[in-house]
Amino acid sequence: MKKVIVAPSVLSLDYAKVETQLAQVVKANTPWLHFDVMDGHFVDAITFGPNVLKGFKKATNLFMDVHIMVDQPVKVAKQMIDAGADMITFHVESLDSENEIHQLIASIKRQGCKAGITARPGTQIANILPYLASVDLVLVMSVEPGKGGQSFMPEALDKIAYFDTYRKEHNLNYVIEVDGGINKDTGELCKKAGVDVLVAGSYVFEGDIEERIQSLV
Ligand SMILES: O=C(CO)[C@H](O)[C@H](O)COP(=O)(O)O
Repeated sequence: MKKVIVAPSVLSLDYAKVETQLAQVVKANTPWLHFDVMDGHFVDAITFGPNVLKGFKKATNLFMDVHIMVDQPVKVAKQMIDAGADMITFHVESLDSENEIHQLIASIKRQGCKAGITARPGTQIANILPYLASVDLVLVMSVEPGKGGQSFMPEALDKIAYFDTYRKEHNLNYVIEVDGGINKDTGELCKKAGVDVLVAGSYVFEGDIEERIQSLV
């Protein structure tokens, strides 16, 4: 079976044990860490902002994979890049026009960061296609964005397979990431469908962190 990158989502980390839990993530040798930035508008929940990312950046040299679920992606992307983000993934629904989306992708890259695009599960794939030639990553949401611990939506598998076929047919090299309800079983299904990066929150942090990460690779 194909090897994938596991990006543990710090949304599910126990902040009373942040040092020990982060040490276990590092020990598992996973190269990425995933941040879900929620603003209380685009989604109901409010999570964290640049200062928290800065703290993690000081503590580890993992690749900081930042998914922004916010109404003001241009402003927040800059704040998170200044704080050390290596990848910013934003929602097609968070801007009004194709032109604005293209501009934000270009601006993220100009700031020395990689750019990813995503959409809510109910948004048509057609709305993402115009950006696939410009982005470094496409994120398939396998739950409704906004909180951890939800069940995997199986329709995400067809989307992963679609983006995998599309990149081969168009000679593109974006990475395919999936986020939401990932555990050993759903992770295997996503690998078979062609995914490259598995984001996992509750599965990783509600067990033996090192073992759980290893079980997904
Ligand atoms: O983006 C998210 C929610 O918007 C989370 O990263 C995602 O849900 C991961 O959590 P879990 O693995 O517990 O489903």
